[in-house]
Amino acid sequence: MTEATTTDAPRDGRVPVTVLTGFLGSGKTTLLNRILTEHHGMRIAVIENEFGEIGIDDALVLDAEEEIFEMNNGCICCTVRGDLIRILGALMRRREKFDHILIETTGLADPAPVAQTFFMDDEIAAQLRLDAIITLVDAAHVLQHLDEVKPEGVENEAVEQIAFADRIVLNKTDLADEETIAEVEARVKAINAPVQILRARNAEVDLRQILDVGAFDLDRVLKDDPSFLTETEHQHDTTVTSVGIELDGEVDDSRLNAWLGNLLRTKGADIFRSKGILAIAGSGRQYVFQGVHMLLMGEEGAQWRTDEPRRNRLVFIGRNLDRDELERGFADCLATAGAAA
Ligand SMILES: Nc1nc2c(ncn2[C@@H]2O[C@H](COP(=O)(O)OP(=O)(O)OP(=O)(O)O)[C@@H](O)[C@H]2O)c(=O)[nH]1
Repeated sequence: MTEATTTDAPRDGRVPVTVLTGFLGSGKTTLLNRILTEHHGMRIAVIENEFGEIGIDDALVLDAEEEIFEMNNGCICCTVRGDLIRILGALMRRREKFDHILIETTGLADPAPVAQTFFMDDEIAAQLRLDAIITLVDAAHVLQHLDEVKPEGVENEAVEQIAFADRIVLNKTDLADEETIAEVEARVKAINAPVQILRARNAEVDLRQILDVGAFDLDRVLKDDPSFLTETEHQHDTTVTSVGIELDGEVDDSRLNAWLGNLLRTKGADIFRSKGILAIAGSGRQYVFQGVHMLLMGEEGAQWRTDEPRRNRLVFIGRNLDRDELERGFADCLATAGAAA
């Protein structure tokens, strides 16, 4: 357990805000759960933004007493910025209930517009202080995303997220060899030379290194990017999309394993991220699966309530997603599928 103690952060009465960013599947929710469950004495309000047609993260964030706000209807860095300002405003009316705000962005967000919010809106700037942008980096997968060639004018989110980081949590070091990890570190330094890199497994970092650290430095950002406060346009890579599936019924375990295993083996280069909460036939507990490219993990989740409909929710995020094929493939995994045939 980690006790957060006094740091160098300025004590000017404003509420510190941590922005948690990092590419799809890098470990943001894992770190968020760690922050929400460790005993650090801080009361933290969380704002969560998720990319994908169907929100899954609400069920993956552990029950905690903290206030959790979700923003699922767009990307925090563009369409829902107004929502972000409104939520922050609403939070500040309950100022006495928390000591710190944490914003988890989507894996495809550019952190710059989120950071801008704390300088461009006078009311927010008077009450809130951007403490640090923490970027999670997936040691096993980040290189392929850094190397992606994007069309002219379209930003590479993985690069932007590293460029704006005040701290890097180099996560999933168990999935990469030392040579790869050293290469990732060199690439990170080439993008953001002064950044401090914290190596981690399962986002296990000393929270004193990332919370209330007073690391965001507007002068440094303006030196690297003089138009930081005035830039309003940025272009997303619109070839990355999501397919959400919501279907009632119970899933046959072995059909599911065969289908998902084959899908990620054959399409895992294009399917950056997959996750879902499923009802497995014969089990009283939810089944949570998480995929990052070809790597797939599954575990039991919460107990289904007796009155709760057995509703499966899945989301796939990536390129060239074939909605019909995904919907049909999953429907065939239902225990009742093909029974009438
Ligand atoms: N092997 C390994 N798995 C990890 C590690 N950290 C997280 N994971 C797993 O990786 C998967 C994705 O982690 P999340 O914390 O959900 O990632 P995220 O960044 O919130 O994902 P998005 O919200 O989709 O962008 C989950 O199955 C985690 O349990 C790690 O250090 N090693």
